[in-house]
Formats: sequence, C-alpha cells, structure tokens
Amino acid sequence: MMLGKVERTTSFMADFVEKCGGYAVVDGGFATELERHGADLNDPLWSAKCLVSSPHLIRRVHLDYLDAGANIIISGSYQATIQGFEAKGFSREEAEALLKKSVELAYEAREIYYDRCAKDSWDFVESGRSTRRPILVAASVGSYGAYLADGSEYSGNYGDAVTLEKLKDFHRRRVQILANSGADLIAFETTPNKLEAKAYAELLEEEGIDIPAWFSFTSKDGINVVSGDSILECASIADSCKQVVAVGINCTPPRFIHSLVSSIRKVSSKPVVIYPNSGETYDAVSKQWIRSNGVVDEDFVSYVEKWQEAGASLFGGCCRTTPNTIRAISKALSEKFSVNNN
Ligand SMILES: C[S+](C)CC[C@H](N)C(=O)O
Ligand SMILES: N[C@@H](CCS)C(=O)O
Ligand SMILES: [Zn+2]
Repeated sequence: MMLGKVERTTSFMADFVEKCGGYAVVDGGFATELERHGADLNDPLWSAKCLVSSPHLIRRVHLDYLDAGANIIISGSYQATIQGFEAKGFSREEAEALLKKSVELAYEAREIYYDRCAKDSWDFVESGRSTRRPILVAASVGSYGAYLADGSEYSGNYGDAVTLEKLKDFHRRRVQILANSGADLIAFETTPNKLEAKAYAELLEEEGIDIPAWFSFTSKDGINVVSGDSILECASIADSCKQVVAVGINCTPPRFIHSLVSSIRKVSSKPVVIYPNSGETYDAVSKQWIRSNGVVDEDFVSYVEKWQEAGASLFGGCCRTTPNTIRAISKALSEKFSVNNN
C-alpha cells in the first residue's frame, strides 16, 4: 500500500532511527568547530559569515563529522537570515543563494564521504551488496534571538513588540527557501520560548511545508526552556504539529538533559533528539565561551547511555563539542547496542 505524505512524515524519523540500528548519531558543534579551525566568528552573521568567506571549511567540518560517525549533519544556516545578509549589503537574491549554498555544502560533503567509502570499501557488505550508512542533511534554522546576535537565544526575552505574527514573518521566506533546497528535513534549533515554537508550527502549516522538521529547545535549569516557559508546553506544541518528526533539546549543559528527556516523553511519543553543548557559558559581548564545568568527551559518553534509557533516540553535540565527542558517542552506542543484540 502506498503511504500518503502525512503518514510518511509521521514515521519518517522513527523509520530512519530503525534503519540506523535503533539510534541515530547527530553531528557536533558546527560554528565552534569552524572556530577551532581558525575562523573568526566575531560578526553579526556568526557562523553564516563562513558561507561567504570559507565554504571549503564548512565542507571540511561536515566531512569531519561524517568521518566521526554522524547520521545527520546540520547545515550552516543557523544564523544565515535574509535580513542579516541584507544588513551586510547583500541583495535579496544573493542572500537566498547563500541559504541554498549552506545545504549544498552539506550535500557535497555527503557525496564526498560516500565516494570515499566506496573507494576504500569501508562500507558494510551484506549479501554481496554494499549498504551505505544512512545520512540525512538537516537545514538549520536558528531563532529570531540568534539573528539578533546578542545571545538572545539564551534568554528568549524578545519583549512585547515581538508578536507571533512578527516571528512568522521573520522566518517565512527562509523556511520556504530551505524547504525547497533539497534538504531532508529542517532543524529548528536552540528554540528559547514557546512563542517561537508556535510560530514555527503555524508557519509549517500555513506554507504547506512538505519536508519534515524537528523542534529543539534550549534550557538552563532542566525544567523550563530558557525563557521560563515550561518544556512540557513547548514539547506539546511540537508534538501537535504534524510535520514535526522529532522533539528535543540542544545547546544545553549535559547535566540538565536527563530530566528534560523525561519531561518530553511525558507529552510526546515522537523520537527525542538531544545534542547538548559542552557545559560552558557563552558571553555574547565578546562572543567567547567561558569555562565553567565543561564536560570532557568521556563524561559525555557515560551520560548518553542514561539519556538513551530515559527515551532519547538521536544523540549528538552542540557548541564546543567536537568530532571526538561524536566519535565517542557513536562508539558507546554501537557497543551498547551490539551487547543488547547479542
Ligand atoms: C548559539 S549562540 C553561541 C550563537 C551566537 C549568537 N547568536 C551570537 O551571534 O552571538
Ligand atoms: N547548529 C548550530 C547550533 C548553534 S546553537 C551550530 O552547531 O553551530
Ligand atoms: Zn549550540
């Protein structure tokens, strides 16, 4: 029986996770990895600056995460907005082309990775046919707060002037472009409040966006999202949206993840995606990370197993995590799952 679009969307991520072996690995910090390679992100465009200045570096970071075992790579469009590019003097057409380019770079990295695997015969061979590791390209959409470039995605306080309609209008064209860019899904990331989650949900519906999406929130206490809105309410908004195929948490210190996964599971049976940051704190003025109790890769790994037991099924890292973090996550989960399957 042929499934309709809605049924296909509903099971899209659960099917993907199953195809990956029961869990999926998401990539790690993208912008901070560009920085580790020498990029200067002290700019209102933050990582989106590299779409203009160093696309080769973007491709390289995507490839490094694929080499580390990622099943999902997230494009460099987090802070790439038409409004942000226009403020820098780009035309509307140039801004739209840069958005598309963010997804194309991720696709190119995937092609290079697959070609390399085929040449090196690294792929798993089954019944005489090689099967390729399933890999999706997610188009990143950062919040309105990310565009403000003042760290507002970690407060979620946009003030009374920022209404639901304003947020929808702010995101509308970018979401349309990314939905038609060839990306496999849209990753709404580091979402700081329930108003923006509502704006995304209404936008997906109003614009008839027909690729899947995930909504991922950020928290600094393990109970609420950063604005103080309840994670239960935010996850419920995501759960009610038929285009949403996973709900989760990103760019949040690892120590808060477990309770957040449990809360999300209370209101949604959609796959849960988690990709915490290193536990360090971002200073939006200097655009630098302040060491607090950052989590080393080995610690991360011991947490991941608990998050999986709490009900998450997609795991990666956000700011200040690296390909080593992702390699460690991938190894820990593959060992856990191979023990369980024996
Ligand atoms: C997720 S935060 C570290 C992104 C950067 C922020 N929007 C800024 O421009 O300062
Ligand atoms: N995908 C983005 C999220 C920033 S919070 C990045 O990794 O740079
Ligand atoms: Zn982050």
